[in-house]
Amino acid sequence: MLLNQLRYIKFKVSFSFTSNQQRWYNVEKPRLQNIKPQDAIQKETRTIDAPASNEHLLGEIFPAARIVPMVLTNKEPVVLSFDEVPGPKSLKYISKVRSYMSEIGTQLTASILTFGLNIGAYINNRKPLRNLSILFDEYGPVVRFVSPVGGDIVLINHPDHIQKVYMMEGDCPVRSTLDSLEKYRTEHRNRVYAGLYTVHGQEWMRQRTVVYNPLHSSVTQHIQGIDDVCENFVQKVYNLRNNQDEIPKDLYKELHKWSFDCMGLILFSKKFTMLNTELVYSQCDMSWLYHSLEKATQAIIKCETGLHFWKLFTTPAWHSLVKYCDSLDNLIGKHVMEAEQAISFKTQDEIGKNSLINAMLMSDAKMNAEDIATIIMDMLLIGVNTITSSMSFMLYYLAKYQRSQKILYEEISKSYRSDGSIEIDNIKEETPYLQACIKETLRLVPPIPVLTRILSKNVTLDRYNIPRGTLIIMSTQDASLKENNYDDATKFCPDRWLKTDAKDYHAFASIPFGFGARKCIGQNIAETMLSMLTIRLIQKYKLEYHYGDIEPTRSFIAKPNKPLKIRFVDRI
Ligand code: HEM
Repeated sequence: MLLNQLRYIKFKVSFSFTSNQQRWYNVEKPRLQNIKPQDAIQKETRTIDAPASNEHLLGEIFPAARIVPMVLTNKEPVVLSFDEVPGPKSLKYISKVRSYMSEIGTQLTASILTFGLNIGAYINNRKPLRNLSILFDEYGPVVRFVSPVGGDIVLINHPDHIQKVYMMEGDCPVRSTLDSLEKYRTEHRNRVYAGLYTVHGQEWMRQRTVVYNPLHSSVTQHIQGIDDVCENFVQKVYNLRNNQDEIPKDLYKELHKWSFDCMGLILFSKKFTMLNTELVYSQCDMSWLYHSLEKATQAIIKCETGLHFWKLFTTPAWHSLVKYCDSLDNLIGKHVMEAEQAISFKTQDEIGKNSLINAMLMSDAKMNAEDIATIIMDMLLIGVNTITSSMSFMLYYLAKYQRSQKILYEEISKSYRSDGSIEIDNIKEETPYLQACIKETLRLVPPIPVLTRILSKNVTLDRYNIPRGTLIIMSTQDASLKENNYDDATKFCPDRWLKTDAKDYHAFASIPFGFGARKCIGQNIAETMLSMLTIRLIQKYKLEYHYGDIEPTRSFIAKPNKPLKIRFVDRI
């Protein structure tokens, strides 16, 4: 889909940029704004309206003409042309750009550009640069990549600019998708419409409308089941601990199984019990589903972050992606078709209305089994991996920051008994510190570190006119780790969210779930699951960590870069 969009972008060759001395970027601390995302809409209507009309005056100037900086009036800002946006000169820096690909990862979908740049890096054999922030340090908050073969990409990290892009995104925003998954669906499966994450336009709106309410009722419906899975995880930790109270097995993998079991209840209304299954290669559907999910995730990461040769011929990673996505598709499709058959034999009253799949099958939108299976597959792929990532980092930070863990333990002990059930209705009000810990974890390590949009209109960012059709990559992780936006930005400090001046943080400095019409559909699910497992673990164990610092990997969903050797010490 994105590629189709990009094909409309006019072919453009540009090898040069203005010198860095002409940079206009604004490095001052962003204006602290007393706004919440919802207030931002109103505020933005006031503040962005004026520049928007200037943009209109500038007209449809794509491709932008090379113009001299234009002074509109004495007071109005100078608007510079797109050609003035600083960035690496394409040929000179071609290998540097390649090295950013693993960080920008899957979001960069201009395939020709990607391929060209990959070749450049391969030939030059340059070492990858550390991260995107180097680019911003070098060029400022608006950085443009010019491909020798066309297709423009602009990187931003300033909360004001991120806010501006979100505010003008319209009713059906378009993000860049996962090329490999999109190719798999359109070419291999002959699907016209991809899943919720990758589809666009009216079809996206239809899918989102159908899935939204049933998804949220499904969480409420299965809350007791989710609590049971959390208890099961706590017990498994108890059984697996060694003499040092650590899990000799891979803790990340155990968390992954926990997340899979919870999502099994929410998406399929089924008890998957993967936590109790050691042999994942056994012939039952559930363990194949789990195994395929793991393998498909690995294959997608490989295809998206490595050289994109799979676009030309069958590489081992592409082979694996097709094999395991086929397996996921078939197994999920089987569940959906069983539900469809069951419905046809039942009366309206007998049909379980609380199952997500049933609700989608019976919706007025008349979704077919194939569409539903694709939506479920997207939610499984994104949901299980993002939640596992966040839970891993949350445990790591709590184990490392003992003071925060102590405050959290006191809060939990006041509200919940270890032998009682967890009422989720008021969970957010009763556990403000826990919610602050979740927020802080997601600020430090947003599982999806960059977000993307394809501009539907021209926009002015930091005095540069950016034309519609440009792929904007918003490095939200970079924004949330900037000292300009948060004091002691790299420290885990949940208290910051509870201080009276917390409302002064820029509403777009940390947006782990995105914003607007295409905001994450699973935020409530994620916060509920993270809260419930943390409550159960902290009630029973004191967490400790005695090894080197753990960082997130730079793949399309961040993971810990080292084994999670957390100690689970019994509370007396
Ligand atoms: C900590 C956990 C999670 C994080 C941090 C997260 C983050 C995100 C982000 C950043 C986006 C893109 C938003 C944008 O482009 O503005 C997104 C989209 C999405 N997420 Fe999540 N997510 C999480 C959990 C989940 C779960 C549990 C599910 C499944 C129920 C899920 C399903 C989706 C879907 C389907 C989309 C695409 C929505 C659309 O395009 O309309 N996510 N998520």
